[in-house]
Amino acid sequence: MIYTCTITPSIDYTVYVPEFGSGKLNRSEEVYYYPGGKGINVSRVLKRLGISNRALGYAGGFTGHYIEEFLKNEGVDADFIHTSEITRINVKIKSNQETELNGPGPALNAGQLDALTEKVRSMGEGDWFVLAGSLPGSIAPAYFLELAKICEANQVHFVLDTSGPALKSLLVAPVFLVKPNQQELGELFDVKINTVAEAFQYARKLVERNTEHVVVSMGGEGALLVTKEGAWLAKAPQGHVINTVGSGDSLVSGFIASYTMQSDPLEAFRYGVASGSATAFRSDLCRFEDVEKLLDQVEIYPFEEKGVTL
Ligand SMILES: Nc1ncnc2c1ncn2[C@@H]1O[C@H](COP(=O)(O)OP(=O)(O)O)[C@@H](O)[C@H]1O
Ligand SMILES: O=P(O)(O)OC[C@H]1O[C@](O)(COP(=O)(O)O)[C@@H](O)[C@@H]1O
Repeated sequence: MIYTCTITPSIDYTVYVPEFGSGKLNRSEEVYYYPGGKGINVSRVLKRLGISNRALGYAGGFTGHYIEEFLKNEGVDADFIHTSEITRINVKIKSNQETELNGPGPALNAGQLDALTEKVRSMGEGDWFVLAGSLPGSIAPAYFLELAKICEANQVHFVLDTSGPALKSLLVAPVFLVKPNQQELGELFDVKINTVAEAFQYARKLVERNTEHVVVSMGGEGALLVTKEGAWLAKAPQGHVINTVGSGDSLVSGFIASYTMQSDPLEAFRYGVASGSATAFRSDLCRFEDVEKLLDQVEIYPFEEKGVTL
């Protein structure tokens, strides 16, 4: 079973405005209320790709209730631990540029954290635990490291798509897949990454530590896969970009979906990039047909260190 875990879910209040002006009254004729948070997006896309999975995490208040109902209606299996705090609403403004405003995650007590630990303990060999989204600073990184160790002991594939100090401290554990974007990879090493060659150098450091597959996503430029066996670049398909929120999460879903079927990292990479782009070309997340249509357009070639500018 694949378990996703979103410590900090959200409703993504997505607003389309032809010309957004900051410091002004902007009126929108087109708004959406999508359930969000990285693990939830991974679960929704996996479901669309025909892969059964369960969404774990925390949800509370009327927003938490909305997310649970939405997932139920989509047939996504969810098993959230309830909080008294209201789950955040993240604002996504779609205009000539994309502007995002993400709220903080919940403050969790020891009982709520223990409840998640128990769920992770119940996972067994061959299961997947996808820890995705921001991890609140109020929770000690040691807590997440303990979850990673439980996964290691029980031979559960551990997938990480998070950022900040917790990501830094978690990358000492064995990780099956990590998917930083270019900026998140730079933050891990306190540097700014400007070239694919630099992305490759830092991704390789993660592989040397203990990560099997590092995928550095680079928006419309595509992505870089680095493993012990080598490095590959994927060019993203071209298309009309509507909403890139959830593209990174879709890349993770596509990678996992394909890997569970074929155990082939390059095919998983191709499927992941197609899924990421398919989401960028939609208002909501990608669908199976969208991904299949784009697959042939994902060009993959071995990466050679030539200092290509991003
Ligand atoms: N403008 C775009 N055009 C085509 N594909 C895109 C675009 N933006 C994102 N993608 C696809 O989605 C993937 C993840 O996007 P990215 O923005 O890097 O992730 P994140 O959302 O985590 O920052 C990319 O590797 C690419 O395949
Ligand atoms: O937990 P964070 O880092 O605040 O991110 C949450 C946001 O990320 C998303 O999951 C989208 O992530 P990506 O664009 O990286 O795929 C949104 O649904 C959500 O609002």
